[in-house]
Amino acid sequence: MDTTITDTQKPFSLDPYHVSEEFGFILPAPLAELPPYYQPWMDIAQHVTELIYSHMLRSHILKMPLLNTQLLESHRELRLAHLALGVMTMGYVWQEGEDDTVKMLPRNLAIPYCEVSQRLGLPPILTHADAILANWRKRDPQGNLELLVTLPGGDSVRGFFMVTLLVELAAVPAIKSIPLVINGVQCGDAETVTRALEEFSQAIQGMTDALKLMHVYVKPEVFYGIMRIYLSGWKDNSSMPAGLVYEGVQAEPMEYSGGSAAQSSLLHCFDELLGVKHEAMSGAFLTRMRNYMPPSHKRLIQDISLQPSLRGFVQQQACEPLTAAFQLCVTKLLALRNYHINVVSLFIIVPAARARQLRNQGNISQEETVSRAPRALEEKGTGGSDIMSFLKTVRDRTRDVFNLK
Ligand code: HEM
Repeated sequence: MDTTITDTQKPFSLDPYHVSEEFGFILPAPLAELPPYYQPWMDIAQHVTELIYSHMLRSHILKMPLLNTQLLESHRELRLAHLALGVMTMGYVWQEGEDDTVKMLPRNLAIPYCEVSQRLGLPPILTHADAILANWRKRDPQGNLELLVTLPGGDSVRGFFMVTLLVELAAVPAIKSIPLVINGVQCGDAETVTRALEEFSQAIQGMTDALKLMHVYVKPEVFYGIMRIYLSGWKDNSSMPAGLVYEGVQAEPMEYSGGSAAQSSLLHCFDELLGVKHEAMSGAFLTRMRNYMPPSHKRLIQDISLQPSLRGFVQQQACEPLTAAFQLCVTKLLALRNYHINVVSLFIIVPAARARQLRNQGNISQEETVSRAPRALEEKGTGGSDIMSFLKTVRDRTRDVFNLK
């Protein structure tokens, strides 16, 4: 067996993909302020929640000046601008709930938002890359974290964004072990691959442990009844069947899916590495979600998929510790997906059933928070998927990897 990387095969490295050694896909040290010229945006973005509650957000946005985006220079400035314009857009569309949405985003928001989106290669809607990866700062020298901008839902919205950030952070050792695995396979070095896969599986366990904090910091009825609508998009959403016109950009409406951790690059990378092959419909949804990621992260997923098969290598080596380490990775990924299904059940399926029950009883009072939830999203995820069948199919295809024969 050849144990060296040949001259033509450069070692695989994370360097070209804007992935940080310390933070993985999380944007390191996001900016909290834009240059002073953009203060009219930040003044609104930092008060979106209060302005939604007072029903004043739309009128503030309509009075906002149309700003030139050319003064935004660095990647970090663009990311903060995309986040700020994103929360304004979600608030503008959903301020009055699902029964009084808008058909058009006004030009003074739509034009700069589309320009910034184009420069970043992101869609003009709030994404996981905005709300989670670029929405944090250290509050104190002890390293406690806080959000830069928020949406309605109080402590639960903070908890939801922060716990998701902690899941991304827990995954960093797994991301770092990807080049070790790929290069080890290239060199036929079973021992290195085994060690890297052991690291990898431990990190997935860390992600599941972090996900468990969702129950501590997020109230299901607040998530379901208040927050979720502000993460929803205008594709596959019956309350905005025609999509949204971005005034001054194009006359035809555009359709975009809402924010979802299905847009996190983590599990996409893991699936490609471990050889999880998705079924056609769920695979198409997940592939579409890659268009909601920073382009360099999307490229990393694609490049992992082009590497020689790890699963094939494990089969071919028939080496007990390697096979065990590989199987453990699949076990841990399966456990993470199973746990996530429980979370979804608690945060969406159970409150949706309660909301339906109240409606059937003719009890449409706003006293129970779940009653305020939009009906259009009862069966759907914020990304627009048919939740449970989608998640279970994805889980079952993960299980298929066990079959090494
Ligand atoms: C209250 C917490 C959460 C809820 C209610 C939730 C809900 C959902 C829903 C409904 C979907 C289906 C796709 C869509 O239409 O959006 C989904 C997909 C997904 N979610 Fe979550 N999610 C939560 C937290 C998280 C966290 C913290 C992560 C980890 C970063 C995560 C990772 C994923 C992934 C990777 C998918 C795509 C399916 C897969 O690859 O297994 N979710 N989630």
